[in-house]
Amino acid sequence: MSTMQAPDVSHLVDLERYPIDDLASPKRRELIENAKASLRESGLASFPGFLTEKGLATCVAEVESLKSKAYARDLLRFIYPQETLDPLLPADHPFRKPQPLIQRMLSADIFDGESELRKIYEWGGLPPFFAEILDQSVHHIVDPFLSLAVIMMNNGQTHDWHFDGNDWVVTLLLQRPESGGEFEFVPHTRDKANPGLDRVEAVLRGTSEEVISVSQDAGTLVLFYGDQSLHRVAPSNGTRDRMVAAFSYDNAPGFVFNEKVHMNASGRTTPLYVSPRLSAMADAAN
Ligand SMILES: O=C(O)CCC(=O)C(=O)O
Ligand SMILES: [Fe+2]
Repeated sequence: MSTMQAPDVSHLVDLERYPIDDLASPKRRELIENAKASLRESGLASFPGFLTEKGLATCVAEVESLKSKAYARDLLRFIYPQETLDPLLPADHPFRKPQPLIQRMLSADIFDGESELRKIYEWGGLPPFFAEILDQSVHHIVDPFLSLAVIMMNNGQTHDWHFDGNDWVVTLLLQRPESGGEFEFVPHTRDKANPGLDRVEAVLRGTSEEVISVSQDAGTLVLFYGDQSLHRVAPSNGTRDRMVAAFSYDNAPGFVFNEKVHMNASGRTTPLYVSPRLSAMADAAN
């Protein structure tokens, strides 16, 4: 069945630099070992030049053509649920200050069967590559809204300090804004044994020396542990959008978020487009 054939991404991804679908390639092995070391050290692994110049231009043009369909979010969110905090914590403590999340998002259902970004997400090369780097099983999620998404920010929009709900996530930067929009990250902020509250407080007070600003050119793929490392996207300035694609995975096949999450992220619960390839994966998992 043609819909089940693995998409071809050779016109988009720099497969010479990243031969990650060639399981026997020594270069692939080296990429995996380097990424493992980088994740151990900083909780983040980056793959610059993942897209070819032409691939990047193709993806940016695609996002530009879909931009008007984005769902805008302008929220204030707390890093920690307020009811979990010590009631004696003063009202002006940084943990009591909500963090803005202001962005526009194109959810997966906006990318139809012809979409180039969808080809990259649905390509079979990435999950086994991440699985080896992370030492766990990795599957595409089959969520019609959040398997892949493109997030856009300009004119001061920001996704301020937060931890993610997912253990790890993959981003692919497509375009930088005129200025700002840096991805800032605090390696290994917390783990199961230590919630790292002092480190988070220092970041919020602007006194931390642990914040790294990830230098990222357009076309760079980044894999990071977003649940254990506090991070943010600094305000993106100017009219040109910062554009980043986010790819989600799970350690079991068939994962779908609930309707509340869909509504929150996309403003709807009925998808505009459902991928036959991801649907077939969902059927196979059930
Ligand atoms: O845009 C990025 O580079 C990271 C986005 C992020 O942290 C998120 O969407 O949770
Ligand atoms: Fe995040």
